[in-house]
Amino acid sequence: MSLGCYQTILFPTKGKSGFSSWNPLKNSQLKGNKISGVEFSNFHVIQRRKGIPMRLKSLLSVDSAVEIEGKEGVNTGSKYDAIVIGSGIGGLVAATQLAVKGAKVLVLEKYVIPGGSSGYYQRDGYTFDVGSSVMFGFSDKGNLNLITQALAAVGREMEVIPDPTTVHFHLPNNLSVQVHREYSEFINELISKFPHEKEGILKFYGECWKIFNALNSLQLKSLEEPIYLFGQFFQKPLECLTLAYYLPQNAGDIARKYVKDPDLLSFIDAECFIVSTVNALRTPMINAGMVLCDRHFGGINYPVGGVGGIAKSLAEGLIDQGSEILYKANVTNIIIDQGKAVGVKISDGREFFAQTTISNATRWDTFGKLLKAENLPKEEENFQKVYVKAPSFLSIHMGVKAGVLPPDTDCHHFVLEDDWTRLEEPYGSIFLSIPTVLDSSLAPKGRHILHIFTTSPLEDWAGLPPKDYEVKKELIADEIIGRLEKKLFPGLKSSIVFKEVGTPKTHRRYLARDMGTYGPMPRQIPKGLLGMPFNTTGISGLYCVGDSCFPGQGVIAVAFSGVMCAHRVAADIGLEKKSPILDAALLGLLGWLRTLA
Ligand SMILES: NC(=O)c1ccc[n+]([C@@H]2O[C@H](COP(=O)([O-])OP(=O)(O)OC[C@H]3O[C@@H](n4cnc5c(N)ncnc54)[C@H](O)[C@@H]3O)[C@@H](O)[C@H]2O)c1
Ligand SMILES: CC(C)=CCC/C(C)=C/C=C/C(C)=C/C=C/C(C)=C/C=C/C=C(C)/C=C/C=C(C)/C=C/C=C(\C)CCC=C(C)C
Repeated sequence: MSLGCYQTILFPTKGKSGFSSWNPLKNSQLKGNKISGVEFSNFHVIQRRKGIPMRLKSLLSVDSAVEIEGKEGVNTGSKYDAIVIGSGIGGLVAATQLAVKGAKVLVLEKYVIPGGSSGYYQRDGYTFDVGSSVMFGFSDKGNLNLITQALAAVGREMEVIPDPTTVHFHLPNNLSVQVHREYSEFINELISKFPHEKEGILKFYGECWKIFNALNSLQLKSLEEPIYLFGQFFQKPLECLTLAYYLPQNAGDIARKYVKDPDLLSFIDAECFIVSTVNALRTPMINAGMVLCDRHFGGINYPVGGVGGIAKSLAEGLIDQGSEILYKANVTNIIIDQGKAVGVKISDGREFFAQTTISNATRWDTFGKLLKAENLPKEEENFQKVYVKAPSFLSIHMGVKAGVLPPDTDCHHFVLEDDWTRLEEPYGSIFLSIPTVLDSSLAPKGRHILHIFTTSPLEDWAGLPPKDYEVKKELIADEIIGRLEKKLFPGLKSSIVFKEVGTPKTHRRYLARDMGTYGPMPRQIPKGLLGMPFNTTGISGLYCVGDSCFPGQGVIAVAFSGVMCAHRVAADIGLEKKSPILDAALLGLLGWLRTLA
């Protein structure tokens, strides 16, 4: 890029009135490495295209001043309304929602493509999903189809393939349950396995529907924005009170009100474990209600071409809206000035500035790495008391000869063979997705993709010499594949034509998640969703989005967090209505409620 078409402007890093009122300096003010007597190190060095207003074109910082121009006394303000750190689905939804509201957004992504855990990679003719292939929120009805809505907001639509079975459970005591798309088929199958618990089953899943119907009736926006929240209470009082009632409750307690059979309670644990990595007693009832019903209401739908297409489409839509995304941009610091987040610094030294900064990195990474430890607000201390990092996972992506799968094999499987107590143990439960059952274009002809994963802590992989690390990878992968061969697909091992194993170290590296964590999980029994922080943080101008925000893990959950975040940020930068008095009251109340968790 030629520097000739850019002008360089220096902004003081410290100023009385905050960044938005800082002035560019004139060339004549530059003397050696000093500007009007102030060392360079005290200035942000920013480049912009000549002749283009600051708010409309990309700002690039450079290492040294080449030319200094700019109208003295002009209030140029920050270039961007928001910088988003990371392009996971949480970050992209926040970015696109803000962009369609008229904000100028810059997304900075460490990796070479967007998506994070919902990204993809291609090898030998296979397109692999990095993370989950179980897609909620992709239907064409209701208010909870948040992925469909996020894409539509930026003029995108993806063709999807309805999945007839959300998941096929293979559990101890030879309990096999298929979660059919049709609710009545699923419930009848479950009742046929536990006829003595018919009433309990209907009551537990009935409560889930109460929550789902309440959620599905609301227009989902930021619960931290009082004008919207009170408006919803006014329009849908019963639904809001229902949600408020369930907010501090967990699925396991409600299941125990109706169900006594220990195997059925363990089945409900497995249902919850899939979406929260913890058992039902530690899974918020609102989240359980959401996923245990949406799979029947909107259904699980797989995007043609793979999950990675969602992030790609959102990123394209973002650019269509006049916003920007920069890859290989590893944010190393959030820049704080006078207690306010004003921008970020990336690993090559460039700095970018905006009115607001939104971090899609986990809260542990945001407050442990991107900010100095001394900046840890009280609110984050509370979060870290209530939530810990869930373990990471071991993933195996395989290409297999198609003949090894029996006809009518389901797309998603959950395997826990003999012992319920191993549900939450590392390597205890196995998740398996075979997306080529739905979309054969993801693999070469005559082949299927098997995407296998199981929880695994980083500690198991740390400090191993490279050779031992490779040997361990092969050993553990072989054991997991052996279990699937025994339980589901005889001859599996000899049908493998491609195999790649990822460990917690792989996930830490490529997803930039502390310890490669799968997401937050409650340290003890939580009070439902009460302790989960929303998007604002204790630092003015800094917001978080993604799975360490309300409502937690899950692609649709982080999409909701993106919608909420964009609404709150838009209100704070004047793109949506806001009432400072009500804001102070509600944010104070929510902060206090979280301390009760
Ligand atoms: N991990 C999995 O395999 C998996 C599987 C299924 C579903 N999911 C779901 O996806 C959800 C995660 O979505 P999300 O949006 O919260 O986050 P994410 O982890 O998917 O995405 C975060 C993005 O931010 C980027 N990033 C992080 N730190 C950065 C930095 N300092 N500079 C620049 N970029 C940086 C990462 O590269 C990544 O692209 C999880 O809750 C999980 O439920 C994950
Ligand atoms: C404030 C006050 C006081 C009150 C208020 C009240 C109210 C109004 C409230 C409201 C609320 C709301 C709106 C809420 C919401 C929520 C939501 C939306 C939620 C969601 C959730 C979701 C989720 C959780 C999801 C998840 C998912 C997942 C995780 C998935 C996963 C998957 C996988 C892992 C795969 C599997 C695989 C195999 C099996 C193979």
